[in-house]
Amino acid sequence: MTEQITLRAPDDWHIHLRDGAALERTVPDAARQFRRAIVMPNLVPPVTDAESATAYKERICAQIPAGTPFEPLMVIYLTDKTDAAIIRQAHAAGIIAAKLYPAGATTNSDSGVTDITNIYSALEEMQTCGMKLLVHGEVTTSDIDIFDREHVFIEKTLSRLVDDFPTLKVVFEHITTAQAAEFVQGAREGVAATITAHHLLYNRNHMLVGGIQPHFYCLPILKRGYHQNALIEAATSGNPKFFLGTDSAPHARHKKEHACGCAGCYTAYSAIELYAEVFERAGKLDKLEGFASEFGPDFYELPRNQDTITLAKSPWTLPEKLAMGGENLIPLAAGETLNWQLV
Ligand SMILES: NC(=O)N[C@@H](CC(=O)O)C(=O)O
Ligand SMILES: [Zn+2]
Ligand SMILES: [Zn+2]
Repeated sequence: MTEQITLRAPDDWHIHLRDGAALERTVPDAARQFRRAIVMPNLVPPVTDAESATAYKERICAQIPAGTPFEPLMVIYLTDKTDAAIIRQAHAAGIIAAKLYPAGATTNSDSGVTDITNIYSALEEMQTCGMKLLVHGEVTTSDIDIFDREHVFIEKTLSRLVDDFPTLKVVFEHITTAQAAEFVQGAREGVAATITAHHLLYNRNHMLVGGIQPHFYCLPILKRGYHQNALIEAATSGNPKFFLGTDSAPHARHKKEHACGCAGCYTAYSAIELYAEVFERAGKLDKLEGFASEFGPDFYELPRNQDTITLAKSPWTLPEKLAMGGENLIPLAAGETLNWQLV
């Protein structure tokens, strides 16, 4: 008989669904395996308040396949102009978090925050009402090497932020370094991190040896194998401060395979199977359920899902390409064989 594992149904605590025709691709892919997903607000223009987040949620919900349980959890994008009133309205409208993009750090972050002290009144209000802060943790100054931007952000910004707002719940999103894993392990209660499948499966050699591989290009950028190993250790440790966030971020093929290619890996098509691969290789399949399905809702103070999913050890090959709004989209690990498949 085929080997199988059954888990409490998982959620994705960091995903990019985009907008318009892309939603026909991204929403069903996410809903295939996840019951809830935290939807990133870096649209053009960004989702900066309750009204735009509520309208965006409706556009997402219109693409949920009939009969599939899926709930998008909405987030607003912090700008230099976000004040306490915007936070209060967002909280009242059921927005569970706000996202800090340092201006210029990543895709569609031009409207992001130029100086963290500009949002101190917003952070104060978030701490009071219990809204979570999600952080793209990289410095952006040109003197800092791209491979060092995350760990310098911890020293320059994040450690002070978690001290200045001692009860604010903070998620250090898509961590990529040993320093970030160590920081979160040692941080106060209420500080957690998401980890992507691609940062667990790959390191910078996969992206740069034997020809440049644009489909591995994402931000924060893939680091050395040493950092990859530290992330695997953290994700499979059973420490509830680390949980699943795919950072699945679709960009059409022609925008990835370009002289100035976009950052982002599309993993939503097969995310849970990619994570299963990592946990199996580490000999820690028993730790997948906590990471994928329990620690996230516990952190967000939401109920754990009550239903289950089953993965079978039945090798299958990922498609070479997918369609997204009339364009081609290359899923991460396109054409590769995965051991585990969602039943
Ligand atoms: N991770 C990425 O490389 N890209 C994300 C933005 C982000 O999460 O930083 C995107 O929106 O494309
Ligand atoms: Zn990011
Ligand atoms: Zn992201």
